[in-house]
Amino acid sequence: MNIRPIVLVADPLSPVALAALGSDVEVRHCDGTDRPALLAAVERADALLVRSATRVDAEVLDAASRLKFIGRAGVGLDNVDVPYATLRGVAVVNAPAANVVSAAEMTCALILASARRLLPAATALRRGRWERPRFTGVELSGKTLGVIGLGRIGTLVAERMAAFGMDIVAHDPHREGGCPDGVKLLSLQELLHRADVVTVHLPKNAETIGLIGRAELAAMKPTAVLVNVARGGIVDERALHAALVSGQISGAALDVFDREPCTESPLLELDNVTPTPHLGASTSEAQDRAGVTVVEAALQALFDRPADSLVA
Ligand SMILES: NC(=O)C1=CN([C@@H]2O[C@H](COP(=O)(O)OP(=O)(O)OC[C@H]3O[C@@H](n4cnc5c(N)ncnc54)[C@H](O)[C@@H]3O)[C@@H](O)[C@H]2O)C=CC1
Ligand SMILES: O=C(O)CCC(=O)C(=O)O
Repeated sequence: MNIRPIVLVADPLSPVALAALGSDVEVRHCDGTDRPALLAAVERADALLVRSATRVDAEVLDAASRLKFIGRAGVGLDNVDVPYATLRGVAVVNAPAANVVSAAEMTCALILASARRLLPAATALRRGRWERPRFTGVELSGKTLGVIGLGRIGTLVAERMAAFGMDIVAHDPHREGGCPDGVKLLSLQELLHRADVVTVHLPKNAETIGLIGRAELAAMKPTAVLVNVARGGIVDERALHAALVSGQISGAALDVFDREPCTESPLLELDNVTPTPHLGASTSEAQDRAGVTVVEAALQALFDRPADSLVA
């Protein structure tokens, strides 16, 4: 009998990615946020494919005695215990370039939506209120965008918002090589003092958790808006709520939350917050690219064959 390796898909992947898995493997699905279901299903898996919702920690890795490969169909690896996986001899592969354009476009959409107060204006209109003076916005042209984390996504956001006439400043002490034309690198404090819009594009790790807290929010302009399309927890949510309620800053746009799914939070009740349910990478193009990237890598790891010969 020909036993095919088992690929466990624990978060929704694009149909194109699922088709690319082909017939050399047995594909199984489970809901990675259902812990008992995940622990049971991973026991027989040779490869595990996830997005950001499934937490792959030591408990999952200990339950996965056959596992050789974890594919993270996206950028952030904060939901995977990479050091422990490495210790267990499990390869971890992400798709670092697959969704960055989508995440950058989402960030720009949130910046524009915040500047023109699109969400509260649309909500009021749906409730039958035509309130033009209440929703006077601000122009972005001539204002300053502060990018915290000038990596792939931060750079794409900087390029796009420069086309709207924004001056770009950035903070990134780990950046190697030069800075894109027209972008000025500043200390975090200087950036916070200067920026009209602050946008966060950092990985979530021990250094960045809580990086934007009470003191940092207090350093921002009262007219400034904070955008986070990176990870919840990098911005202290309690401190942000207090800053928004007291008028210390003017608004926030949040695609990510400390605990996800986040359907109850005092932040969701504020008129000056534009919240989205972690949609930065949720485009068909990004999902196809991210899914196919990890499927190709999984097939290569399982069969030790060049990926090109395996994926249609
Ligand atoms: N909302 C969403 O759907 C998505 C969210 N993301 C998140 O965005 C994050 C950033 O993605 P990329 O730009 O592709 O990563 P990247 O690795 O290209 O860039 C991150 C940048 O942050 C800088 N950095 C690290 N620590 C820093 C610190 N303490 N202060 C200032 N800068 C620091 C690094 O030097 C690097 O230039 C990902 O780690 C992921 O968590 C990514 C894709 C989609
Ligand atoms: O849709 C997803 O998987 C989340 C994308 C994301 O946050 C990431 O790639 O880091």
